Amino acid sequence: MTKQELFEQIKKKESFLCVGLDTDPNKIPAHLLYEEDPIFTFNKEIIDATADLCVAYKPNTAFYESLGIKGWIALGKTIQYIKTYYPEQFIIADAKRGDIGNTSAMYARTFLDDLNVDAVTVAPYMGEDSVSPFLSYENKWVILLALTSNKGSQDFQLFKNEEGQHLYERVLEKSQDWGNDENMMYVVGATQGKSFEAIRKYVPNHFLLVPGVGAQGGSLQEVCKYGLNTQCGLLVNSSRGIIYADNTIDYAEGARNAAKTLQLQMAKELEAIL
Ligand SMILES: O=C(O)c1cc(=O)[nH]c(=O)n1[C@@H]1O[C@H](COP(=O)(O)O)[C@@H](O)[C@H]1O
Repeated sequence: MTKQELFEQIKKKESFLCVGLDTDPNKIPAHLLYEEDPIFTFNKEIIDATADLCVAYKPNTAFYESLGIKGWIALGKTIQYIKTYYPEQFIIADAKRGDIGNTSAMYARTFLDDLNVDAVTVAPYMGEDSVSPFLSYENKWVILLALTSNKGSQDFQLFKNEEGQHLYERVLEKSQDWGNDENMMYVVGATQGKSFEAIRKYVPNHFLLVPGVGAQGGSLQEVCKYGLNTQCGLLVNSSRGIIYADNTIDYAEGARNAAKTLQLQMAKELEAIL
């Protein structure tokens, strides 16, 4: 999917919501455990209940890989379901990969060719040759970790060099030699508030994937205040806050209501740029 196509979806749906499919067998309603593939059944219901309110889905691969072969099958079926019934959706494999070049090439093939998602999250730590194999696929995206939502983001990402530049700012600057705003996005946690102002100085036109609203306490209003650009430039993710909003038999309706609440707030924020 191109950047323009993504923006068209955002305008059409008045939403820049990404629903995180972090599906944990210990958290899904108990009656689903009798199904042949509980994870896929759960995801399917969540997707059907939210697809008109969001523009992206982000399965975090850890939740699937932890279940072995069954998990990979559920992930593959989930991606295929979205591609068949909701082809306008942007699909992100949140895998946080990155290794020496020939190994990264295999990870890239796994996600961008075999599973055929639109984007994969990649760690920048090993540098250019670990990231560039992911950039060799047309109309696919690398989403590079920049300033993450967790407490540990302070350990390395906020380290300053002699010129006073943070490590995450160096990532934003240097990685623009490798990709551009048509094939690269950056992860910035919703919990990072005012830092979006500094980030937009480096990447005024790029899309940012912003996890951390909902369960992690980030503020959508603050993210929008400092992060919105003329083509929106934000994909805001919520996983637990949506998919586990209700853990009864009515879980899909609960997810829809939680997604709707965020979509309505997003529609209001978009008035500033549309
Ligand atoms: O790359 C990510 O998506 C990510 C980066 C980050 O800085 N923080 C972060 O929470 N995430 C992911 O975003 C999702 C957040 O989930 P919730 O906190 O349940 O909304 C999880 O899949 C995390 O792994």
